[in-house]
Amino acid sequence: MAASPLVSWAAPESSAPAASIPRLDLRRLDAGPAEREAFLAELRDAARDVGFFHLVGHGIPAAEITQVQALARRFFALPLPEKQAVAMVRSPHFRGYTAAGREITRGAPDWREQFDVGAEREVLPQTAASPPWSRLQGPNQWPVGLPDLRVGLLRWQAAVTQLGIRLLRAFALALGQPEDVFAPIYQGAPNQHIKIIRYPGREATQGEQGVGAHKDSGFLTLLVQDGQSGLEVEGPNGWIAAEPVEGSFVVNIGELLELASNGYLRATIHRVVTPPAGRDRLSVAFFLGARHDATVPLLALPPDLASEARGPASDPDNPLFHEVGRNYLKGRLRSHPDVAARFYGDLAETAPA
Ligand SMILES: O=C(O)CCC(=O)C(=O)O
Ligand SMILES: [Fe+2]
Repeated sequence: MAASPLVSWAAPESSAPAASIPRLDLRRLDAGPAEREAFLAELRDAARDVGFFHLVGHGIPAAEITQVQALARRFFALPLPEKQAVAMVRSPHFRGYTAAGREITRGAPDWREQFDVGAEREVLPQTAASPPWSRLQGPNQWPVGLPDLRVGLLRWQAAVTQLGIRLLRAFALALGQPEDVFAPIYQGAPNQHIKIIRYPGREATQGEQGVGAHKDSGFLTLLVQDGQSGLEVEGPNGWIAAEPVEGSFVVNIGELLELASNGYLRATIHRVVTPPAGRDRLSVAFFLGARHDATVPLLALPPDLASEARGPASDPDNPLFHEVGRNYLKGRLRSHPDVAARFYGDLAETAPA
């Protein structure tokens, strides 16, 4: 079967196509050898069939989830000038606030406002020989009127990084690899990208694209959504709703795992549809990626898995790069043309088409 570049979902021949998002309980990973094996098999199937799952039993207390959601609400409730004072267009590191309609996916505006935070690291010295992705590293911007945000989001970043790495180690086992096979490409400086997001209701937007169809670029995304639906995942017969499950994370596979597994796992395409008039939707996304200076290895899969690997998707509109920094920067430049023009205008990638 010829793979179509945009409809990249393909079910393994042996199993029926999934029509809903599976639910996995992480406590089974530490519940003895038999439970562990069963969990790893389910993890592998969920990640391969649909590429998305609801994670429960993850160990992050409900109170911490509620707290980070409340903080995000407080940020979005700040007066617009306070949010504009930390606008992303001021940051070569793609950190800060983006107003609804300013971010672009598949050439169209996304009707969501958002605030992006990364790891707090020093700016890297720049020379003529520095790779462009080295400009991504640097400080965050923080609103002066909400000092709790810095404390709360950096604490959240540490907690979800730990959870993400635990899951990544489980994925390594599920792919027949040593548990720490990915450590050499994330240790020391994993890419830790938080995005708090508010999708205004239809009365306040000029369309229904909350965020357009896309793949995430990292290893894994761990996302908390509130009670408002809208997240949809590409399935074999159309879009599957990822309905909210209280206390859970929505987890999905990013391009790095697709590349490393030679397409055995797929970074599933997903989107968010704008909420109905009078409602809004809040989500807190965390994208766990590798170090910018790393190269994604091609894992030697066991023969039974290797025979089912489909190769990474070849979408001319979204080439996947094994060089981590290059792959990540690709997505950032495309989503934020204003930042691209201001700080990356010297790159061929940002030249007007
Ligand atoms: O808000 C959501 O539920 C999904 C967000 C998303 O897919 C993204 O920001 O990459
Ligand atoms: Fe996404």
